[in-house]
Amino acid sequence: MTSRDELVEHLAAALPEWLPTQRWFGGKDREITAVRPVSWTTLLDGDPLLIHLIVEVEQGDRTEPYQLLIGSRQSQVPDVAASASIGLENGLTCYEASGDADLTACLLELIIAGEPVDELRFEREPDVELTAGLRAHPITSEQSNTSLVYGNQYILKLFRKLTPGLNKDLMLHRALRDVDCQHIADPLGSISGELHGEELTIGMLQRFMPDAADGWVMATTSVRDFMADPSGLPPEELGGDFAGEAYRLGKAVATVHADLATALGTELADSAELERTVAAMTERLDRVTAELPALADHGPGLREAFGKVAALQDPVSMQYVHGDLHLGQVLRTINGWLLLDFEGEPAATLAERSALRSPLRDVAGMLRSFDYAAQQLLVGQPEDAERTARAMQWARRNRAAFCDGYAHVAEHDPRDSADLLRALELDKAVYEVSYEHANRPDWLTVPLASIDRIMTEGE
Ligand SMILES: Nc1ncnc2c1ncn2[C@@H]1O[C@H](COP(=O)(O)OP(=O)(O)O)[C@@H](O)[C@H]1O
Ligand SMILES: O=P(O)(O)O[C@H]1O[C@H](CO)[C@@H](O[C@H]2O[C@H](CO)[C@@H](O)[C@H](O)[C@H]2O)[C@H](O)[C@H]1O
Repeated sequence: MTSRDELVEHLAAALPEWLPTQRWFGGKDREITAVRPVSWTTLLDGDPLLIHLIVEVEQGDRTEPYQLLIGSRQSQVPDVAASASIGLENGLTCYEASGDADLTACLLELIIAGEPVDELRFEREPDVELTAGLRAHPITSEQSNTSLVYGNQYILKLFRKLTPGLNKDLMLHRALRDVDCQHIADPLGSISGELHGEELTIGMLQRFMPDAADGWVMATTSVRDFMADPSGLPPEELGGDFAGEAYRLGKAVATVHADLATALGTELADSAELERTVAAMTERLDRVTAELPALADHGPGLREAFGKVAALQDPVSMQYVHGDLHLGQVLRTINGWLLLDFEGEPAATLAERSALRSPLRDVAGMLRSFDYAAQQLLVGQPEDAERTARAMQWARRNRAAFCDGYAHVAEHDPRDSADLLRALELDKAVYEVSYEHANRPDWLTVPLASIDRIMTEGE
């Protein structure tokens, strides 16, 4: 029988080829130079075997930790083991086990029991009662982590790329729960551990909303209906119009910002802070341009747009924000919109994610997302000016409706802060260029086309 150490050794050799095949792997922009297992915990022993594994992925001068659930079986190998196979070790199937319900059931049981396993801590939030004995299936939506749904009641997000230190997603969910925010799914439990002596959040359990619709799916369905309509009627006269939802979503985002301000306070940005914001935007631009020279042509224009932030005259309020808000991070439930995933940008450092920001950063993220929703149908298609114009018509309408809804609650219209909003949108688009390059190279044209359009046409 293969020992656990042999299995771990096998994984270190097999993972450099396997990791880039996974949607959640955020390092597709560079070759993997080594994969080092740094922590492994046996969650189920025998046949089947379940190991929680943390590996450090080295890519030249960049090293990042990722977590994996490794299953291994001698008998009764399920179908999922074939599709998630990471090779064979001494005739034993070795596979990524998040799709194996027999194995993942133990994660919920451990949270309910609240007992540690070696270095891993499984905990319930205070006063939370959970139903035992539920089996899980992974969700299949477009995401950077892996989420398991237990019996349509709970969802456990396993953070793939791990960030040592306080987990912003968990921290902000707890803060919002404490002020009774109506636009989040309540946090119910967590899994945490340690890496090189630092606290590490590995998973977060939340209430699952079984009847909820994903904002990205709703918006892209609306775009598709609009683009496919042969009548050429304006969006408000078509059945699948999204503008009412975009308006309500704007209200929900403004309410969450107000709740975060109540829970954790606000600060006014001084001139040094505004200078730092410009410096951070410019550094990001330089970093991304070094990887993707296609951005270089717009360098001077982008720098000028970022520079305007340092000269802002009106006070800029700063607070905790979502940090990576887009249509895939919002759910429409029967009671309204929920915001998910307060982790911030997956590639950002902990310090960047935890910093106070202008709430307009989230507004800018959502405005970018309306643009994405409109443009994703054009990816890989031959140039067609009419189709592009129609897509932009949809985006403009929904961006405006979102801002109207936001302004209704915030009593401040984001469009009145035009220089800041434009800089934040462009900064987000630069981030997206690097995100797509590392994660979904086929989509790179979307943010590149947006930057082109904003810089040349001003919108
Ligand atoms: N509480 C929930 N109820 C229902 N679906 C959810 C819930 N939380 C997340 N989801 C679904 O999971 C997807 C990914 O969740 P998210 O937290 O954004 O993960 P990631 O960080 O990997 O992007 C969402 O787009 C949504 O479809
Ligand atoms: O959801 P995550 O926190 O993992 O965010 C990352 O992945 C997103 C894609 O899944 C990415 O969002 C970009 O693509 C979206 C469409 O898939 C689009 O709606 C967003 O506007 C666009 O930024 C996000 O940037 C990235 O951090």
